[in-house]
Amino acid sequence: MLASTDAEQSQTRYWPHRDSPRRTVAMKVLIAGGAGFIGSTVASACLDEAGASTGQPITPIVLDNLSAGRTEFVRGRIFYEGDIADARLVDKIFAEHPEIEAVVHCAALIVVPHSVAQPLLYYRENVAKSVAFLDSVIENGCGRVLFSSSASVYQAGSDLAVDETSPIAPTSPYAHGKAMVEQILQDCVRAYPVRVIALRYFNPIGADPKLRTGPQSAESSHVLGRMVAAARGGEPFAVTGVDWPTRDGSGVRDYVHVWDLARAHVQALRRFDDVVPPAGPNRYAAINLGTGRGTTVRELLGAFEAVIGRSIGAREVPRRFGDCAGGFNDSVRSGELLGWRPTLSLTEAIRHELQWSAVRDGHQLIPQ
Ligand SMILES: O=c1ccn([C@@H]2O[C@H](COP(=O)(O)OP(=O)(O)O[C@H]3O[C@H](CO)[C@H](O)[C@H](O)[C@H]3O)[C@@H](O)[C@H]2O)c(=O)[nH]1
Repeated sequence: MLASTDAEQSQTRYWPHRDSPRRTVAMKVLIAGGAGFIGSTVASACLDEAGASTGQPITPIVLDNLSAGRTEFVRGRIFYEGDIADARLVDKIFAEHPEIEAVVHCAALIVVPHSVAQPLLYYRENVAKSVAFLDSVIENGCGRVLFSSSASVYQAGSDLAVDETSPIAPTSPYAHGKAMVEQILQDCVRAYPVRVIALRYFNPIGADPKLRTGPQSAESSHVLGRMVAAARGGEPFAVTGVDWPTRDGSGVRDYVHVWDLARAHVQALRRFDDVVPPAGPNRYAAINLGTGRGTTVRELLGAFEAVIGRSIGAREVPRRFGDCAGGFNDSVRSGELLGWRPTLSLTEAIRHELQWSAVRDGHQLIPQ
């Protein structure tokens, strides 16, 4: 437990040996939630992308309680099963891997309507446990944190475009929790020897193009997962809300391919000390990760049907609780600070998600 909030004292006591500004050996990164959809893809990108660009992969150390993650997603990787709030386990990981230079924190529950039904569960899992985890991370002298935040923290304007200066006004316990952890992190960088990049994801879809990982379950509540399920003869697809102030009444989202998203994490790890320099005044940076293109549910359905070559139809039902009209990224910060831009299209994301679901569940919806 951090005993003091006094910045000077904690700097002396905790100034981390893992915070050396430039490294000469391969980097190890602790990925909390690394057996989940995004975390496992980030781990793959650390191994492939970082190695391809520099010849030096980033070694992921995965921590996951497998509440949503899958053991298949950590096969062949350094893996610790357990909770982020388990301080003894986190201590053990750092003791066994003193080379860990950064933490990627993507352990969270992620279903917006579920968070409306179970707010205490979401605040406990996503906020309270993040506090415990950060305490352990800082106590162990790790001074770099990449946090998986969400574009759902924003209130979009009438044009639905958002950048990092847009008002923070969450509409669900899930999104409130993300905004709360960001606030906690901003307070932490002022008090402790830690620097943070919060990556505000728009809507990740698709799967690892090598089909190692993807959405864990066919029961996913996410819109593309519901389309895949409907195309297989499951529950018919429903557009949840057709009276939003958008061009066709359905919700707008900025769908970003999960592999592009994972590559952005590699860039953030590589450029961490340039984005938030150890000696600089800015120890916290928030960066949107989206394509800059808004897609309505009806447009996504059209793109999905074009890929599978047939119509799946759609019912129209009322808005989900906690939902919002949505938004799309209108910021160039990810390009400027991370040198990142998305490269994979909506069609490729749909295709990869379909191919992955065939691997996962043995259903073939498009020719391989
Ligand atoms: O069966 C469905 C499911 C969803 N939608 C609509 O599709 C859009 C996207 O919904 P998702 O559930 O796929 O995604 P959300 O934007 O609600 O939430 C997702 O994106 C957030 C970021 O904005 C967080 O990352 C969160 O974890 C993740 O669930 C919304 O307009 C929603 O109303 C439908 O029309 N039918």
